[in-house]
Amino acid sequence: FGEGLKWKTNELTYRIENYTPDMTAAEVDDSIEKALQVWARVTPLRFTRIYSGTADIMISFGAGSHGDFYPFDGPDGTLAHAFAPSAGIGGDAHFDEDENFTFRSTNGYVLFLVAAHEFGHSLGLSHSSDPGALMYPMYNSQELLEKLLQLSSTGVCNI
Ligand SMILES: COc1ccc(S(=O)(=O)[C@H](CC(=O)O)C(F)F)cc1
Ligand SMILES: [Ca+2]
Ligand SMILES: [Zn+2]
Ligand SMILES: [Zn+2]
Repeated sequence: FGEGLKWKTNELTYRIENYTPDMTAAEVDDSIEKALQVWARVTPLRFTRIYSGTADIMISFGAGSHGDFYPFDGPDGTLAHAFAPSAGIGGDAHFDEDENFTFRSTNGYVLFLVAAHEFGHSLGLSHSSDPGALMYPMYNSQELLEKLLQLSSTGVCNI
C-alpha cells in the first residue's frame, strides 16, 4: 500500500463514513478515537473528526469488492486494509464487514486493535517483525489488547 510516504501536516482529519451492525455507533466511535489516540501519543499528530466532506482518513466498513482494487475476502483472512498517506484514497482505512468486530470481548476481532494497526498504515508505517508489536501483521488479540489498554492509560508502550 505504498508505505514510506509521510503526511505533510500534523493536523489530520478523519471521518467515519458508515457503521458496522456488529457494534453500537458509540462503541465504533470510541474504538476509532482510542485507536487514533494511541498514535497521537507517540507522534506529534492531532486528529480532528469531521462529519461531512473528505477527511484525510476516511473510515468505512465494506465487504467483498467495495470500491477499490483490493476486494475483501469474506470472514477471517484480511480483516481490514489502509492506504499510506497521499491525496484521495491515501490514509483511508477500510474494514471487512464480513468480520465480527467487537468492542472489548474476545469473540470476534477487537475493532480498537484492528483500527490501531490500520491507522499505523495510514500514517505510513509498514509491518514490524516483532510479534509483540502493534504493526506485526498477525492479529493476536490478548497481548495486544493489554498492551494498548496499558498505553491508553499510562501513555507508555513499545509499539
Ligand atoms: C492487529 O491489527 C491487525 C492485524 C492484522 C490485520 S490483517 O490480517 O487484515 C492484515 C492486513 C494489514 O496488514 O493491514 C493482513 F495482512 F491481511 C489487520 C489488523
Ligand atoms: Ca476478511
Ligand atoms: Zn478497501
Ligand atoms: Zn498491516
